[in-house]
Amino acid sequence: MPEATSDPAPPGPRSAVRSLLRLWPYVRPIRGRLAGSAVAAVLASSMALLIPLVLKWMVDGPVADHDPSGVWLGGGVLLLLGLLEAGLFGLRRWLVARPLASVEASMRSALYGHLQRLPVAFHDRWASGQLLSRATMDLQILRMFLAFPLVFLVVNGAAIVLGFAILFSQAWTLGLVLLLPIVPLVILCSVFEARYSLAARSAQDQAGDLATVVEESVLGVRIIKAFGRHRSQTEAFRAKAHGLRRTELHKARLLADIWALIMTLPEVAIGAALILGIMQVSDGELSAGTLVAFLTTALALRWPVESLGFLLAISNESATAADRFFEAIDAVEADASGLGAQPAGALDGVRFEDVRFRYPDAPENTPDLLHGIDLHIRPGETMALVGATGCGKTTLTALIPRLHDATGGRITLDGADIAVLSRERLRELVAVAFEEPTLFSATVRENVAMGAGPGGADEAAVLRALDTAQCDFVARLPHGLDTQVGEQGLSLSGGQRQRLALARAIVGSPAFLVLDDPLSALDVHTEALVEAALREVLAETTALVVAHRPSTVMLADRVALLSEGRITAVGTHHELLTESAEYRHLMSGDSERSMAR
Ligand SMILES: Nc1ncnc2c1ncn2[C@@H]1O[C@H](COP(=O)(O)OP(=O)(O)OP(=O)(O)O)[C@@H](O)[C@H]1O
Repeated sequence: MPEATSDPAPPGPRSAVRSLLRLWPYVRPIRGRLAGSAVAAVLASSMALLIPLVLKWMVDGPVADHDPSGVWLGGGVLLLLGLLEAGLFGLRRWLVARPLASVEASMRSALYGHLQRLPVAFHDRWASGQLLSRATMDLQILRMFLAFPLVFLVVNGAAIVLGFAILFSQAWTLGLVLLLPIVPLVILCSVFEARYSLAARSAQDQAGDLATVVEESVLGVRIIKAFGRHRSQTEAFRAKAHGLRRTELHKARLLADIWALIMTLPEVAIGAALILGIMQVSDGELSAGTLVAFLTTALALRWPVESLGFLLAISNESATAADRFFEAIDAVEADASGLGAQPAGALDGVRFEDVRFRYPDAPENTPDLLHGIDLHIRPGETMALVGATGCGKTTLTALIPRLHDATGGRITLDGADIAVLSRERLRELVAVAFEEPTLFSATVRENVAMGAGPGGADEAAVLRALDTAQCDFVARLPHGLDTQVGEQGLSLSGGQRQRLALARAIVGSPAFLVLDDPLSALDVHTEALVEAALREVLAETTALVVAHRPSTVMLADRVALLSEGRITAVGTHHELLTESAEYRHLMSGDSERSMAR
């Protein structure tokens, strides 16, 4: 697997609010329900703030007047307020629970769809664990944020403003005492925010890296066991897990510090207000009922104030999750320019005209991997591509289906520049089979039929393709064509997987076929059988076949020799054997060994 980055946060100032505002397009469809849930929560909090006022009325009225019926009435009103508060909080949850699940699902679908459209170069750079953690963990954090902290930041903010208005209307001097800790709290919260967001970002990145290690260990379990690398792999995992643990502990410490301050300062202020209030009551400046109401309101405000630290922390984590989500979403999709263009209709085969290519991460001082490729594969012709290992054969074949985009020159299929063909059309025209075949967690039938594009292939076509690729082993599988293969299914041998991948490539009878050493894992007898059957298929298509062995070269009408980034010779196998010393060298036993992998 290529070295993949964990794509750290882009440099520059970051605003948590701006990051979260980017969620708006996804939240927009449920804005009504979200606003309704905020209103329900504000009303519920207001009920809690009304309770002290009823208490004040009870203490200064029926309790002071020894009026039991008034106390019963007050008790009834309190019960009603309590029930209303509970009912409104229930309504809030009901309003958002289901719609938020659909917001999460739509974001996940958007990310998945986007990842499918991103160029191979993107996937070369990004570790799969990072993408996995963005599509799962980060989106869960965002759903939680929309369900809870977002609404409660608004609701608790409103409750604090409303509560302080009530406190000031009761006793403004005591209200001022409670306001005193606000200034240091705001300063401390902004320091906390800056430090916590850094810690949250590195924890989420580390979780992605950890997922990558797990994924690689699971996929590469055979290699790990075969080379006895389980200890070093476990150590690598442990190091990453410890790193994540350290960051999570750092986050917990930051949270504990801010929480301690957020809880202590208001408590001290309430204590001071209580002492001052008692003095005012004893001086007759304040009624006992007002002091009870004041203190009950102040205590009712404890949760909205105390929750701020926790809400800020989740909001920060959510802003980081949004950043990570949009980093993937913002990656530029593969260029799909010229949508809808069709091949000119003239049968012209495949033409490479002064094609150049270099990988985006190639060192600056190195020449282009491919520079000035000129090659014409005639209609219906099979061209073998031969060259020393690492010279760029796979890269060159990957340019035809635009898995990579050429950095210069042009490639035409029957006269149409592939840069202006729509992706869909290109996929219809070109089929590929790679040396290292990937099968999906699906049945044999589905794996093969997917080669025929969205329309699929009928049973007869699948059977024909399996027959050509000599997949007689399929009949012996437990459920024949319906046997599950791939990661979740039955494991097949390398040669069996290669033959299924070949069947997938030819099932749609593509006009252009690109085969990257598709028979390398077969024994000589099976290879001969596949080649005999493949000749019939190749007779009807224009094909480029990467060949490492003379037997594969024999499938081709002509051979192109790739050397130092250029096509240095084209001709039949026998012509090249006579004309090209390099080709002779490559086809000789020595070179075959050097080419063998
Ligand atoms: N994704 C990538 N990013 C950067 N460099 C790459 C990438 N893939 C391949 N390369 C480099 O490009 C060069 C050509 O690789 P390529 O796989 O095309 O060679 P090849 O001729 O097919 O080799 P082989 O015969 O061994 O299959 C190699 O030096 C390789 O290291």
